[in-house]
Amino acid sequence: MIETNVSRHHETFLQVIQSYYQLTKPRIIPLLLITTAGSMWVAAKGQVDPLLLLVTLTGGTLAAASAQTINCIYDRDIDYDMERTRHRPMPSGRVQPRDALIFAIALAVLSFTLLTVFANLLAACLAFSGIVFYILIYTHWLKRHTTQNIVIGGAAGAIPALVGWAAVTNTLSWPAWLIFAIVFLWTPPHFWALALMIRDDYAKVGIPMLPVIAGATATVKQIWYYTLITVVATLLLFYPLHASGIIYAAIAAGLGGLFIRKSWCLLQQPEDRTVAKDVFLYSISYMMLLCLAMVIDSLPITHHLVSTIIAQLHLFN
Ligand code: HEM
Ligand SMILES: CC(C)=CCC/C(C)=C/CC/C(C)=C/COP(=O)(O)OP(=O)(O)O
Repeated sequence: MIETNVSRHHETFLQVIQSYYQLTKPRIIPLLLITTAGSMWVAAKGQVDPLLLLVTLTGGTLAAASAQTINCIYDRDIDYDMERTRHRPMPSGRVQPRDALIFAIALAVLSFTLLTVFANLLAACLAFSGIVFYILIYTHWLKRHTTQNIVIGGAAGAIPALVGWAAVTNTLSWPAWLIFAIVFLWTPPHFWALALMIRDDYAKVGIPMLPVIAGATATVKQIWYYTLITVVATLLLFYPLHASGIIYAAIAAGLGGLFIRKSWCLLQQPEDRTVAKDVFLYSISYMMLLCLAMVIDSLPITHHLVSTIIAQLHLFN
């Protein structure tokens, strides 16, 4: 039985809505959708059908919300013991597991139906596999058992990029897998920087996050390697894949340079939680701006501008 020191009861209907909303961990979903959108724009070469975009982002939101809700049910014991998570609706007793499960199943069914009917079966199956992977592989199997939990489990967070590509093309080609790989490789620096800041919480509940088991020095080394590989991976979209152009490549190089610099600072000061916080916060802006660069680069007007500039340069030569 989970004991709690916060109110177990909803006083208004709005509070009920708020609790179910919180179960979906809504602050993470926008970035997942941004990776989906970036992938869609590259796949559609800048011309995305607005209705397909709306349907895919809605289906992706419902799938991610379903996955997060089931994660909240499963992790309610450890969530109660950690300061950061103890006020969530499950550990505080405001939502019962059975009700949350019904909510999560409804979200998953809605997501699958919407994507199948208005996008395609491949996109629907990928989103559904994201839910299954996040729950079975990450939450159930890896999270409580290995320091590599978020490396392998990070694949769930990279699936929205595949959903976006599949929704547009009904297939998965090399650029789709590369965008998947970019999010996959970015996840360890993103998460381990945060885990360095809150490692005491994870230690308290026995979750084997890398900083808890291997220490700060080993963790920052891993963050450094993953940052380098992530930045290299982002450039492969320009060359040799030619899925994005020079504007994307320039922005990716600039953003990547800053990511590497911040990660280097952390490598020098493994115990400094302010530097870790800086890497964590930057990792979010980095992914957001990288996907924005994919979108801007793919737009026909950008192609037009780049061609005009190249033509002008030829005239001067
Ligand atoms: C296994 C993979 C991942 C793990 C374990 C992880 C873990 C976390 C945790 C614990 C937080 C703090 C949330 C809180 O304080 O409630 C966080 C924040 C965040 N994560 Fe991740 N994350 C992962 C992958 C991703 C992915 C793939 C994305 C999106 C592409 C993402 C986007 C975000 C964002 C935007 C925040 C900040 C939310 C805020 O404003 O508080 N994460 N992540
Ligand atoms: C297509 C599809 C449905 C994909 C699923 C993507 C998904 C839900 C990614 C979430 C990644 C994430 C924020 C993990 C944190 O889990 P945690 O349990 O370690 O975080 P916590 O400590 O805050 O509870």
